[in-house]
Amino acid sequence: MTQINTLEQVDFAQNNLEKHSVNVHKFGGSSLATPECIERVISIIRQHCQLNDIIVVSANGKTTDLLLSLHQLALSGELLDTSLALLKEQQSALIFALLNADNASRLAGELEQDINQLVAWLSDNPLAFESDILALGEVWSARLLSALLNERICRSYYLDARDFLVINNARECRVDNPVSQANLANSRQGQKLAVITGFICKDQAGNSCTLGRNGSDYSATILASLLSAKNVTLWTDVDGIYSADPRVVPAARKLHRLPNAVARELGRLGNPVLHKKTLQPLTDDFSGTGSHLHVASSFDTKAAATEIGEFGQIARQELSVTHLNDLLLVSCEALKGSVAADVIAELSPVYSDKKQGQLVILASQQQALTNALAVLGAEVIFTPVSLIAAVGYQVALRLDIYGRFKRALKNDRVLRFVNSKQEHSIIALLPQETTPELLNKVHHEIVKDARHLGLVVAGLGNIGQRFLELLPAQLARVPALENVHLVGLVSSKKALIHTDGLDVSSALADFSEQATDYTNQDLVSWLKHHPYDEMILVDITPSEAFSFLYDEFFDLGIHVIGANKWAASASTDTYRALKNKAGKSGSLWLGNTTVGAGLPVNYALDDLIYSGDQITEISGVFSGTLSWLFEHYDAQKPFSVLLKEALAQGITEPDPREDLSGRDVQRKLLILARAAGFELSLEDINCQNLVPESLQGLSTEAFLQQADALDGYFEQQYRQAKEQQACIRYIARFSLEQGKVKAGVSLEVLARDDAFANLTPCDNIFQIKSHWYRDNPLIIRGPGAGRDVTAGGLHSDLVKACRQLVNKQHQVTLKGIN
Ligand SMILES: NC(=O)C1=CN([C@@H]2O[C@H](COP(=O)(O)OP(=O)(O)OC[C@H]3O[C@@H](n4cnc5c(N)ncnc54)[C@H](OP(=O)(O)O)[C@@H]3O)[C@@H](O)[C@H]2O)C=CC1
Ligand SMILES: N[C@@H](CC=O)C(=O)O
Repeated sequence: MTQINTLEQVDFAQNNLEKHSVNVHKFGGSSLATPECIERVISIIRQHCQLNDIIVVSANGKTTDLLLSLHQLALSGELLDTSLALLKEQQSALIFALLNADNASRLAGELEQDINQLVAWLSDNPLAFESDILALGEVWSARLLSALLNERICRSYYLDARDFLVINNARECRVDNPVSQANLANSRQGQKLAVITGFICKDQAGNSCTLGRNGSDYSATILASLLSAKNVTLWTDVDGIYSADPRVVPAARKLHRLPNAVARELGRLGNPVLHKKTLQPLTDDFSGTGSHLHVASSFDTKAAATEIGEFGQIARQELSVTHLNDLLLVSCEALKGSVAADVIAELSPVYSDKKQGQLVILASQQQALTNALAVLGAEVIFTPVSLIAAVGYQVALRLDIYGRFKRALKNDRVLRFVNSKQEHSIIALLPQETTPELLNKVHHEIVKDARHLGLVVAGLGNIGQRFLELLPAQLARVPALENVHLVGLVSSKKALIHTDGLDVSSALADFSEQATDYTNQDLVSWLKHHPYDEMILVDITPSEAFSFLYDEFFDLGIHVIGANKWAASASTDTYRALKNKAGKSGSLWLGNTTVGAGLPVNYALDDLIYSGDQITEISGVFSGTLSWLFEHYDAQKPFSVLLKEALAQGITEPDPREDLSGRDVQRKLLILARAAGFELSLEDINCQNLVPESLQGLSTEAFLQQADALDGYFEQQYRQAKEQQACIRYIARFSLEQGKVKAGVSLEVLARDDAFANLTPCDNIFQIKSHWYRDNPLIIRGPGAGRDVTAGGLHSDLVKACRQLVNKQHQVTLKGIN
């Protein structure tokens, strides 16, 4: 592993990005605006960077705006003193707030010299030195951050991009890749972290140039392309790309992964975070870097970022809506000819139609176009227009989306509908401004049901396999599961996880061929960065160890559907802590199948409690296995033979002693008592263990081999009961009497006509008494174990969860969009 040469220990345990490859991190102006912001940046670098990474910075806060206004003042011959003083004061404040005394005084000296130089440029020839003047902001920002890294984290140097980055001219900003790459290789210093100025570069004659609006993002992707970086992260003040501008559309949802082509289209059509040029270096046909771009928040590093790159089918389903006002529809006969090609190359219009001699351009490009067409003496008509667009992978080929887009606009005046050449957008040109109301309406129509839910299934045994066998048909027929994607399968030692989704029809076969060894930490760390709106984990393991992971799952906001009874019957403290954590992080925790398999007993109790009823008694037969055994047992066939038949039918626990010991029933009674609002633990429930001591410490295999040791005891119990015209059943009883809880599970002798004695083998019966069901109890009865009913019950929980999650709205927190 690459060793980072640290002055202070970097905490790699928290380091999220892939090691061994270069990563580029770009911090925008608002992320570097104040000492507190810069401290945050330092901690991001500590967690996410390695020595060979590249850090690209914008100017601190609004420094570039201030430099620009100084330049304007100088051009118009106005007084500069106040603005100069403010500029110096802001920079000095950052230097003295962050650096130690020696470094602060060194940087303050350098700042003084720069200000003197700035004054000279402003008074001599501000027009000629515009780019040099604007470049100062990035130089100061890089110099300060590098000095701070030297003090706090590791050896670092700052690099002025004008020392290596060469473009053809300031208008086109096309990078001279071979020259820039060679220059960069010469400028880099080994074993130090580089902080590089964004936004600036030089032309072939060596003059300073700037890369235009949001040029630092472009600098970052240029560097990624020059260095074939694995990832570029734009650390900014928003936590990703949304399906519409969330300041205007509150229902906008974060897009977790975006194909390059779609992201480029978004940048072209007005997305406030992605800019037209940003993706160009990574997506040009010849670039071949395969770098992925991440848009992450420097204010909330825990929020999942948006990742842009090449992905499979699921990411291609993302849809968004974007708009641009202040456009002009240009009509000119001259644009029908070869002139159009030149103009298109120069202005990259939003839309062009050579046949009709029409273009759509930004209003700010009007002068440039007028100049270009003036030489031809042709008449030009400019009509103000706006556009609204649905953007998504090959969306123009999707007739359903086209229909919805048109429907949303049916009451608005539309000049025409057009597709982008690559078919990744459908654009409506409007003769009026796009209003927030319209944007919300179109967004609702296009994006309303597009939340993507990931599904991981842990436990692929008896019940897990049946759950998966039912899954394809469920996904096909249940509307609430429309956007559910199976992304992971996990057994005790192996896992198969595909972020782009597994084929549900061959998932089990694929698992046996492709699954690889994993650790719980691998699973948690994948879940930490999953790209779905919501992630649901279905726990169909019998494992206590696996249930210990719930704590981390809930920390991550993962939803859990459990057939596994361990967590729900854990100690009172653990159970309460898990419930609290799930509640705080908004994680759903459903476990209807932990008691009565698919029978709706947990739901019924929940409903009574939420409706204000009070439960006083719960009793019945809670074990499918014990029900099946005692309903069948007539002392003809040995008890141990019947037990093995129950095991083969998939109704027992993986180790049938869980059933025979009464522990499984004890857990179920505890789960129901908790659902009924009582706080108790397993120790509060008396439990009669039916497994003789001699069989208790054995392995499951050894137990099954020696199971005939059970036979004598059960034959005796059966015959004694029969002599009294009675029968034996394993019964759970919970009651609240004068404020005192009584709870126990044991073998009871029941009259033959007792309600608990006449069940279909394997049936459970739950008798619930409450204030509302006092004299005539509520009875729930039916199969309480088995593959189909348990897998069915898990599917019912899944649908319930999805119905809640599909409409869940995330609170969008934005610091503002720069
Ligand atoms: N049978 C029934 O009618 C009902 C069962 N349940 C519950 O369903 C659960 C599953 O039962 P069943 O299918 O019979 O059990 P099985 O023993 O048939 O299958 C268990 C599965 O869980 C996996 N597993 C075990 N430990 C771990 C672990 N630590 N991490 C990840 N995976 C693990 C196993 O992997 P590997 O193959 O590698 O060992 C196996 O795939 C149990 O909790 C049970 O109580 C609930 C209601 C009814
Ligand atoms: N082994 C259990 C299965 C369901 O929880 C039972 O028999 O009830």
